[in-house]
Amino acid sequence: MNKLMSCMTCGSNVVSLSSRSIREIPVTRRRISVPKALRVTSKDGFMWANSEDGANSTSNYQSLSLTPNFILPVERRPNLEQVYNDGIPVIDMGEGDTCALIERIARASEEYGLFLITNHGIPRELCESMLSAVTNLFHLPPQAKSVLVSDDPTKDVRIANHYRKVEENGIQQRKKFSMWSEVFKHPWHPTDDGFIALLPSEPPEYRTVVAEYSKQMGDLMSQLLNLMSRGLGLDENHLLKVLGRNPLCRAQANYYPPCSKPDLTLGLGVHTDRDALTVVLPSPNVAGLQIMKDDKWIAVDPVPNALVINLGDQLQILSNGRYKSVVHRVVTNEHRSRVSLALFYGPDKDAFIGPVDSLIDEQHPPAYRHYYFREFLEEYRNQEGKNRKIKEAFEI
Ligand SMILES: O=C(O)CCC(=O)C(=O)O
Ligand SMILES: [Fe+2]
Repeated sequence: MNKLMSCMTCGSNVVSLSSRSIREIPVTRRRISVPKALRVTSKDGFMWANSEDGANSTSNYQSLSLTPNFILPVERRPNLEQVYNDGIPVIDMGEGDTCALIERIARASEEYGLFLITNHGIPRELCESMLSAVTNLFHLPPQAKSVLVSDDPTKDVRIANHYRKVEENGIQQRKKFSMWSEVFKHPWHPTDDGFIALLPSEPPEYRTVVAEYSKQMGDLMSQLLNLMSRGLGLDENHLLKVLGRNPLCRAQANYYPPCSKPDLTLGLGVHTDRDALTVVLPSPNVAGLQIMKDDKWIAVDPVPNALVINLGDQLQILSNGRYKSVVHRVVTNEHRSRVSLALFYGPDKDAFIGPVDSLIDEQHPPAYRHYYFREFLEEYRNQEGKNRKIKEAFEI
């Protein structure tokens, strides 16, 4: 079993792999490494995305300096000494007994809002190629990358840098803090590959790999949503039907460069996912994702060939609070970069969302009002840059 260890110097999380795990992933490790020649050209996107200060003057991701815009106020910094690393459910999807599988998924969705799945049917080679394409995208030469960099939230395909605006004691104006990551956002779709034409032609493999990955991920998400429906005592296709015929499908690739001071910043700030379901494909050997449970931060250790299943706000609302939309963050690593690809599956903009009737009774009154999903998106946009609390705006 992999072990999460704290780095002696800074307390950052480093995953130590057992000899068995190392033998299991040699191809992955080889394929996601990027030639040095590409690596040295790549910091500019990171710099442009944080161009307010423009203070990063070093020449690659490996040696980016932690300029003041990344240093979070003390109360927002991760306390890396107080992170636990046990209990995250790992569910074998190849489990023969469907009832047992439904039960396990329901329990993990209720208690954690996040679990790992193994034997999920997405070929290991496809996952490796996907992560490799993501890594290559973030290491594109500046000319190719610059056209993708944008802070315009209405652009569907772009490289950006997440930030938080924090009100400082007594100071009215909010100060902007950047996250130690770059993200590449684009649409995806399980059955209609029209989105592929919107994607950059570099790196050349990105389009073909993501087309295949999306198809297979669509099947997996349908399977998960069906099992989750049954776990709530609903018809198998209930959740998929409520989410609608034109689901909002967004992808976000994340790149977290090594960071000299992981205790001062975050790769991604504390958040819940806005949509219904997220499947994250993470780097196989670098920890970073952490979830909040019972007021404690728990590290989600990488497990070989596992995918991370993350329940979003819409599932919490539809299930009337029975399933949890997991609060999570990503911490940085002093020595290793990390990549991940999150595929989000959200409702049709016209879907009418609210607690399912059969989950409401005297003991469980409706916790949220009904809304059209486009209202939720509007609220999401209004809370841009803040510590988003969107579903709270729909609480009864
Ligand atoms: O990098 C990760 O493991 C998680 C990414 C994430 O939370 C997100 O993209 O919303
Ligand atoms: Fe997330």
